[in-house]
Parts: sequence; structure tokens; C-alpha cells
Amino acid sequence: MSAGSSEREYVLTLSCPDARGIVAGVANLLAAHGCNITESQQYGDSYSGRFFLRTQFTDSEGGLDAGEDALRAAFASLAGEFDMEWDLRPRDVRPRVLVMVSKFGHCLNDLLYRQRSGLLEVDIAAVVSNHPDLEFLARSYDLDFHHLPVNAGTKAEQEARLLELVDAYDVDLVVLARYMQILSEELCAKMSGRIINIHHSFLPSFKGARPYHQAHARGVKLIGATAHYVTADLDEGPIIEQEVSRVDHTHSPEQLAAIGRDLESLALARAVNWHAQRRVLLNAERTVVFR
Ligand SMILES: Nc1nc2c(c(=O)[nH]1)N[C@@H](CN(C=O)c1ccc(C(=O)N[C@@H](CCC(=O)O)C(=O)O)cc1)CN2
Repeated sequence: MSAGSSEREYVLTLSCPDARGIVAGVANLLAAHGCNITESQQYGDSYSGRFFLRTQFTDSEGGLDAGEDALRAAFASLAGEFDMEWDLRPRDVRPRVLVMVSKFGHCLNDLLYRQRSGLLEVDIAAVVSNHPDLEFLARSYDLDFHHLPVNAGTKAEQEARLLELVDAYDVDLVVLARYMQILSEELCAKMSGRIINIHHSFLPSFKGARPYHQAHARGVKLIGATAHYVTADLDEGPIIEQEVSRVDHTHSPEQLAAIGRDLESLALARAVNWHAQRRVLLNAERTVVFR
């Protein structure tokens, strides 16, 4: 049952060491506070020994019985019992996103259109690029565009400016939409779990630069695109979504790239939206995605 007109919807996510009674504890606590569960998914990972849960629920008519703060306090107590890492927020609070690009604009174009059409549950704050080429596209959506050129000698200064923009725009998530510069270890650490990249290969194959040329040289029969969280280890961050397509010996590297463009846009848009809906939970080097 979805939220009525006067009800507010919340999303609760948690991960903790697996144990008996977690789902019952959460369900009983929500019921005790007058909440109605509208969607719930959970997964116990026998490899990591951790349990993951995502629950969507509505408050009672006119707001939580004893207020959101009381629910948080009660949940904090339950979380302590199970050593939970948890997050609780209203579903209508949307992440503020900074999109970074270089010279390829297909993923940026797709994200902007999807957001403007109400298909992406984010608010795009601004666009940042190390090249001026795509300013026109950002401006066409009335977005600020910041040209931050970078080279090996200016990377620290450029990233410091980027962090200033992250603060100034109150950014929750940075999306690398074919941004072709390697981020420093320091920046990756500062924004761990808050940067999503689209890599134009079916990882773990063909990390790094020019993956379509690597794929062509290898004679692959499938190409792909991978959306992942960014870490200091290039293209090795936790995978969120992947898309693939069949190819064959007749395709040049340029034709592979053309086929791959739609895969990249789709994989990135799905990953950003699932992150925005808090459907992606980190599980060490992997993810749990409650699609
Ligand atoms: N710290 C990280 N930074 C970035 C990641 C990442 O996973 N961790 N993903 C890349 C995107 N990317 C492919 O998707 C990519 C971009 C650029 C290069 C590369 O080698 N570029 C230059 C070197 C640029 C530089 O030193 O900054 C080159 O072509 O030689 C490889 C992969 C985004 N950043």
C-alpha cells in the first residue's frame, strides 16, 4: 500500500552482523510507533556474515505518533543491540548531485534529461568539467558549469576547488559521467561511498584507459559498461550495475564505443537512481542492491 496524501514515507537501511530477531525487532518497533511497512527487502550474506535490510514505511496519519525523534531514539537502542550501521530518512529528501564530465557528453545528456523528466530522484546542483566542451549542455538546463582544467601538476589545486564546490552546493553525491581523470587517494578517502563512476567496460575486464581498444584487441564477443563506487584503486570500487551487449569480429573500436554509449548511460542512470533511493548497501568490496 503506498503512502496516502497526508502520510510521509521513510526509508530505513541497515547492515549488521547476522543474528536472529533483526527483522522482528525492526517490524515490532515500527508498528509500536504507528508506522506501516510498504516495502521491505533483506539479505543475509553467508560469505561476509552480515545482514542487510531496506524497509520503506509510512508514518500514521498526520505524522509519527511520538515524532521522528522518538522513532530515531528507539531505533538507536535497537541498533545498539545488534551493532547496526543504519540510516533513516524521509523518502522525499533527494540527494544533491554534482556531475563531472570531460569531453564525452552522452551520459551527462542522459542524466539531465532523466532528471528533468522526473525519472531520476536527485537534484543536480551543477556540472564540473576539465574541458569547456560541454558547457552548452549544462547551460541548456540552466545549470552552473565550472571549468576546472587539470594536469599532473595542478591536480591537488583542482581537487581542492572541487571540494569547495562540494561544500558550496551542499553536494551529497558526485557522479563521474565519463570524467577521464584519476581522482587522488585523498579525495577518494574524503568522499568514500559518495562518488559513482561509469567505466566503459564489463569490469573486471579492461580497467583503465581505452577499454574499447583493449576489448577489440582481445576479440571479445560481449562488451559492457560498469557503474561502481570510486576508490583509490582505479576501476576496482564496489560494482553497482552492469550492462552488456553482443558484438562480433566486424566491429571496430569506434563501433564498439558507439554500441557501448547506450550501455554506459543506462548503467549509470540505474546506479544513480538506486543510490538515491537508498537501495545500494556496501558489503565490503561488493554491494547489495535491493532493486
Ligand atoms: N581514483 C579513481 N579515479 C577514477 C576512477 C577510479 O575508479 N578511481 N575511475 C575513472 C574513470 N576511468 C574510467 O572509467 C578512467 C579515467 C581516466 C583514466 C586514465 O588513465 N586517464 C589518463 C590519466 C589521467 C590522470 O592521470 O588523471 C590517461 O589516459 O593516461 C583511466 C580510467 C575516473 N577516475
